[in-house]
Amino acid sequence: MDTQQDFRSGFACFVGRPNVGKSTLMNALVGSKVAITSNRPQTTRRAIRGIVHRPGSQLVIVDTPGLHRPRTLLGERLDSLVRNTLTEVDVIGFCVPADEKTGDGDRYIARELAQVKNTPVVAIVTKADKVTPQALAEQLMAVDALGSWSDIVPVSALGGIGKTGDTPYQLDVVTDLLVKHLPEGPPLYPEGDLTDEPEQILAAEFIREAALEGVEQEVPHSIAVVVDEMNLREGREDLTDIYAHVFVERPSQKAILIGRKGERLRTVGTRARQQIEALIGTKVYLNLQVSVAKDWQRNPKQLRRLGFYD
Ligand SMILES: Nc1nc2c(ncn2[C@@H]2O[C@H](COP(=O)(O)OP(=O)(O)OP(=O)(O)O)[C@@H](O)[C@H]2O)c(=O)[nH]1
Repeated sequence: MDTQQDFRSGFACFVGRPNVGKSTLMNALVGSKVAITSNRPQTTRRAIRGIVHRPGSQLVIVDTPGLHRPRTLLGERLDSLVRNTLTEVDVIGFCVPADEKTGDGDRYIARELAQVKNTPVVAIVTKADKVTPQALAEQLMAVDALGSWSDIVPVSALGGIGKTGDTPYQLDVVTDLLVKHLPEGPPLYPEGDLTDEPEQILAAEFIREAALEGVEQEVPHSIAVVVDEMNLREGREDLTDIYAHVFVERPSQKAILIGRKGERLRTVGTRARQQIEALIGTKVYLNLQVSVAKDWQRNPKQLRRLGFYD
């Protein structure tokens, strides 16, 4: 058994282009759904922590949005969030997918990481299930050439090398390589905690994820969700009332979200409600309002209202 003395604890974050599998990997490492995954880029907007409990260590993972070049005010704020995170953690996981050639986006991030002097970086080649062993070996070399990493490791949240399935590949190895860089110290959170993200924020993320399902390219960046109220109904232990606003930027987007006779919004509500029920363990009554907040991405006041602070 490990004694308290050689217990390690600390923080890690994952960076990488949008859609490379950061959230999926974090969920797999933590073993429970705490971050949002989607096949659309840039769904993760907040730093969500997952906590990996091991006999001799505790790894707190801060999930960061995809690092990308700023375009709007929102983009700039995301990027400063990412940069602050990078200097505050004990180790960074740089994710590059096995099934896409390394390119400008990866090189841009590698250059950014080279400037973060005091934080070690483990390069993680994700989605190993999607390629052959030969292609994986080539990708490992390409990633090696991108910068100087303390380790390079292939992983898959969804299968073995070249084989998509249920059994993840090398999750423990990734945890070990990250834990190695944590300082010695007692656990930071009680055992059993998976995330310290308030349920209200997770509920908003679930609603946003459901609203994104099947919408056109331009809409994703224009959707924001705020949960106004989330309380157990009076006199009930088994029912939570949730009132939430979905903000879009244009009336046309509002129409798409609501759908014919409100059909689409009902589907969104049902899907989100099921996810939230699974998270909090009570039945949920979900009231969703769709509102237009014009150009909220470029408006500092709106951004603050939606939870994006300087
Ligand atoms: N086959 C396979 N697909 C994966 C794996 N990991 C993630 N994916 C898929 O890749 C897509 C993107 O995954 P996410 O985890 O949302 O990616 P992300 O990097 O967090 O994306 P952003 O939040 O946009 O930054 C989803 O459709 C996942 O199902 C993997 O190990 N194998």
